[in-house]
Amino acid sequence: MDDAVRLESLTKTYGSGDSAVTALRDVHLSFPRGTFTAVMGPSGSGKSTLLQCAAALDRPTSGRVFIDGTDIAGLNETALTELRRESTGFVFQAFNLLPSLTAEQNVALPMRLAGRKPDRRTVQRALAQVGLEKKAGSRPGQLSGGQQQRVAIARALVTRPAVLFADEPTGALDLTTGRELLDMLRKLVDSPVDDGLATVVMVTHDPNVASYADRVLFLADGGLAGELISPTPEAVAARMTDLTVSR
Ligand SMILES: Nc1ncnc2c1ncn2[C@@H]1O[C@H](COP(=O)(O)OP(=O)(O)OP(=O)(O)O)[C@@H](O)[C@H]1O
Repeated sequence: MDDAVRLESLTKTYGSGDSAVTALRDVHLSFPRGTFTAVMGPSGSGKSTLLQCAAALDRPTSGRVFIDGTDIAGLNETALTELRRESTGFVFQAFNLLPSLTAEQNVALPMRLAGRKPDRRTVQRALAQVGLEKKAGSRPGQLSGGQQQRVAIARALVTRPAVLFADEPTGALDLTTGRELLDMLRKLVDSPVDDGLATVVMVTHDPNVASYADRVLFLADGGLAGELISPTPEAVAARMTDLTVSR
């Protein structure tokens, strides 16, 4: 199967009765391996919900989610946790590193959580993928924001996931550092290390950030509202304006 993630008729409703909110309705979507997709849309359009469901951090109300070819509906909580740990990586706007641990120890965390002894070579390789092999012994407080986010990406890559999800990964970085990080994500997709990561799904509000992707998906009111292939910042901004005005 060529899709890192596939969503079939995905619907997600929060709450019930009068207070029910349908955050996603009947979304069909796939994220092919080796692609970099940005997800955009007005506030409340369902971007975070889409990411949460696609990363198996939350279960859909109806519809199916396939991650790395596995239908998550058939998995119990233990199997789901394992799939999440082995097949997905997640990077947030706030880097979410543990301040008392070195870069190397932070990157090794997913292995420890899985009950495995961290393999030093694997950790070193993940740090090298983000250009930080020389900072293995540094704690987050000794690193710049951009370097901290790279450590977070190395941590997300260490299990060699089928897909890396990123929620506003450059939101806390200055322009230049943000661009460097996006160049790095681009490179991870374009030139994966042996059978390393090749698929990125990123939520952003910024047309410049989205233009690093191969494809931009637009959401509006919980539904798909089009896509742009090989996006330019101008084309993304124009589409976003249309979506916001037509609401
Ligand atoms: N846990 C929740 N309980 C109830 N409603 C929720 C919950 N999470 C999200 N929603 C609602 O679902 C809809 C989609 O929210 P979501 O956070 O996915 O949108 P978003 O596009 O990521 O928004 P933003 O850009 O503001 O982060 C919104 O109407 C939101 O209020």
